[in-house]
Amino acid sequence: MTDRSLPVVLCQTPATLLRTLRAEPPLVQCITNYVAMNIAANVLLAAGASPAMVWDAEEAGDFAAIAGALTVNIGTLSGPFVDGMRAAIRGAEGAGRPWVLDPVACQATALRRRVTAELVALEPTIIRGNASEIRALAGEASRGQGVDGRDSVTVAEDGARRLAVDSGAVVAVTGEVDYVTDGRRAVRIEGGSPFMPMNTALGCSLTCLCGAYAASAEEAFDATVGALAHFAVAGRRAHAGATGPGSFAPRFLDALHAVTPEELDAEAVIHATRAVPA
Ligand SMILES: Nc1ncnc2c1ncn2[C@@H]1O[C@H](COP(=O)(O)OP(=O)(O)O)[C@@H](O)[C@H]1O
Ligand SMILES: Cc1ncsc1CCOP(=O)(O)O
Ligand SMILES: [Mg+2]
Repeated sequence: MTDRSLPVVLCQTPATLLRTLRAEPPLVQCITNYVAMNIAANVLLAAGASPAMVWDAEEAGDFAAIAGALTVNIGTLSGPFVDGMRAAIRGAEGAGRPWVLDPVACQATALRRRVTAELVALEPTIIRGNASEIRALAGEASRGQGVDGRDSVTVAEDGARRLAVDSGAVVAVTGEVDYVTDGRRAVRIEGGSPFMPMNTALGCSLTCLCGAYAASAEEAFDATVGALAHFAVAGRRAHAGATGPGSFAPRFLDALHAVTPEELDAEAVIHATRAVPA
C-alpha cells in the first residue's frame, strides 16, 4: 500500500481481512438481481467466500440469521423481491449481522426511489453504488442511464459524505477511482480496468464481496476498503492480458482467486484523504 497514513485510517488491512476470509469462508446471503446471480456467485467463490442467492420471503429471514452477512440489490425489482428484502433485513438485524445495500438505478423510477428510501431508512451497514446512484441517494442531480453510471466519482464525493453521516452507513462510490467514506474517514482506491464497466454485474458482484469482507471484519470501513482493493488489484492484473471485455472476464475471476493476502497489500493503491473538506 502506498500511503503511510493508512495505518491511522485502517484498523485491519485488506491482507488481514482476506486471510481470515480464506481461512473461514463466510456464508454470504445475496439478494441480488437475475442478471447478477450467477456472476456474483462465481466472484465470491473465486475470492474465497461461500455465496447463497436466497431471497424468498418465506425463508429469507431464517437464512439471514445463519449467514455471516446479507447483501441487498434492487436491480430487477418486484414486489416479491421487496418482501424478501424486508424479511432478510429483519433476520440479519436480529442476528447482529452486517448488511450491504446496492441501489441499482435508484434514480430511474418512482418505485426504485421509494424502495431505496425505505431500505436506507433500515440502516444498512454499507451502501455501494456507482457515482450516479450515490448522487441520487444524496438528493443531487444524477446523470445515470438506467443501471449505468454517467457521473464522475469526484462529483459524488460530497454527497457520499453527507449520505454516510445521515444514514450511518459506510458509503462506497465506484468508478475509475473508487471513494470510500464513513463521514469521518475517507480513502480513494486506484486500479481496476476500463473493461470492468463493460462486464455486466461486476458492481453487483462487488457489493456481494463487500458482504463477504464485512462478515468477519471489526469495522465496516475496513471491510469496504478490503473488498474494493481486492477488485482493483484483480482488475488491474486481468487487464494486463486482456484484449477486450470478453477475454477480461475469465482473467478477472482467475485474478480474484490467485491474489494472495500479501500481494493484495503490496499491490493495492489506497490513499487516505480528508473526509471533511478544508
Ligand atoms: N473506468 C474504470 N476503470 C477502472 N475500474 C473501473 C472503471 N469503471 C468501473 N471500475 C470498477 O468496476 C467495478 C464496478 O464499479 P461500477 O462500474 O462503478 O459499478 P456498477 O457496475 O454498479 O455501475 C469497481 O471495482 C470499479 O472500481
Ligand atoms: C443490466 C441490469 N439490468 C438490471 S440489473 C442489471 C445488472 C447491473 O449490474 P451492475 O450494476 O453491476 O452493472
Ligand atoms: Mg450497479
